Amino acid sequence: MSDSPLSLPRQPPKSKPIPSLSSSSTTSSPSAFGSAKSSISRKKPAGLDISASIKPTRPAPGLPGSNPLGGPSDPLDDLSEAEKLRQDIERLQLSSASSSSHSVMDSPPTSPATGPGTPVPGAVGVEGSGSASGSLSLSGPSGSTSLKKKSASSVGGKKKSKTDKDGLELVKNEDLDILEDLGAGNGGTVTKVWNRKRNCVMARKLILVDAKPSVRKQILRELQIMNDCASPYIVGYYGCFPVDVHVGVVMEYMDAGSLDHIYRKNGAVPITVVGKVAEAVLRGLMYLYDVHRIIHRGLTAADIKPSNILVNTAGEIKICDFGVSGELINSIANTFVGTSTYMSPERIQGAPYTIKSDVWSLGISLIELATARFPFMDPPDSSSEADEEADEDRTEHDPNATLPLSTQRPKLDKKPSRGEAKGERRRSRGVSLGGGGHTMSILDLLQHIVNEPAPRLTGRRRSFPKEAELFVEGCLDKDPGSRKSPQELLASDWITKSTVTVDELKKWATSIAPAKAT
Ligand SMILES: Nc1ncnc2c1ncn2[C@@H]1O[C@H](COP(=O)(O)OP(=O)(O)OP(=O)(O)O)[C@@H](O)[C@H]1O
Repeated sequence: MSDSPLSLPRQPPKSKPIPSLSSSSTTSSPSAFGSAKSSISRKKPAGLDISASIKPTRPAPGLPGSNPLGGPSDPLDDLSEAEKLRQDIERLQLSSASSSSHSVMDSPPTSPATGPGTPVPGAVGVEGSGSASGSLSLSGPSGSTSLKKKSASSVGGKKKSKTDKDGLELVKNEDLDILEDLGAGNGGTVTKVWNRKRNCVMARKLILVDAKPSVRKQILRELQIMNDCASPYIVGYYGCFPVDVHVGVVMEYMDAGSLDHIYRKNGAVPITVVGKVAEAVLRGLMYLYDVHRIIHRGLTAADIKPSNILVNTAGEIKICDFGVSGELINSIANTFVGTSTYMSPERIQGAPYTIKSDVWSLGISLIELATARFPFMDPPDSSSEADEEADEDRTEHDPNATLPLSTQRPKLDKKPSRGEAKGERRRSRGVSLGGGGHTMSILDLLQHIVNEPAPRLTGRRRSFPKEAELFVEGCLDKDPGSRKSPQELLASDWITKSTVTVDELKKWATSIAPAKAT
């Protein structure tokens, strides 16, 4: 989300100050920003200049020793703690490998999207990065019987430690060949990798971890949750391994990418597809809350935003980065950054996290997808209005059109790569991220969210089905008490009357998926 087309008023909106929000709170208030991500990033949060108010404590992921914002820069400071984490992870491996089953609500489908040999997510143990002590098994639900089991213990009756509980050889970092960069977030980089042992594509996220004792336990708990998750609406996790001061998280590769990349490259997402996104996210949220009771474990819950909603050409829509990544990234520095632009008004004011907070974030995300722009916009007299129209022009297809859309794929003058799309976006918005012209204050945006009316699903040059508008309105009630619950939203007409089929979703996803590099 960090690259969301955030476009803020050039002048701070005239609004009442937020009582609980002060400059100092942006650096340390866990109540308001407990789930916020690190300020340390390879990329700047969109539209925000927080460099003046954030005091980072760790270097940028992937850039050891560099710290453009100042502050301590040695990532090896906590190496002994990282070693403890490694040992804890090893213990987790042993306990995971010895247990025979997990609580599973849904068996994950075998995804044809990632090519032949693709294992079912969540069924793979993972080993450390070459270190004898660095082995970790986060083997997933035992429902993944489609894979041929090959247990080391059954091969010659020798070692057991190289297989997970399903008898599958543990994934090791050295088995992974780097194929291509998929993107970089606030706390990590994601890479498409080829697993030589399993002959399949995976996605590997490397997250720099400041493994302080206070967060070590939390990290382990989260790894366990990742291990236990199995839902068609949650990106499958194959496991983790420690890599020096990083944690490598191996997950299911979603070949059509994240929805932020999709709309930036292709224009607004058809409203019919947006409806299916809403449904998938709500079902994923309910799974996380009902089955894993994330909230009761005191974890950061889901972090709903377009960059955390992934699509594959099997027509599946899944959420990722719930809890785990948020906490792992928080462990880099307990500071605040752009993810909070999707934050609900009550959370900004310090109220505790509830599933209704995620419903708000979903509403903001749906508007962004349906209109190809982040809903907090520049004032009408700003030059970015032209940019906005240009953005809308990128969508040549009718957003209300019925699927399939393959014949309506928008033509772009230039097809940017995933990374370029982000850069282009920033430039086209005319928003300085602290470098060129004006800078935006995060406080201005937060005040806007708290004090101004909630955005609505409207397009300057398009209309949306009434049911879709009502649905989004139900998500964006500023009062969490009257904001709709996931159950209510799932029962709404927009969801129940959707006629979009999986085949149609497949066709759409195939039409917008990046060309296969391999
Ligand atoms: N499993 C995956 N399959 C395919 N692409 C992925 C996968 N996971 C992540 N990506 C891509 O990598 C990008 C970076 O992901 P990452 O989670 O590091 O950051 P982000 O979600 O973009 O930002 P933030 O750190 O603010 O959450 C995503 O935007 C997405 O496009």
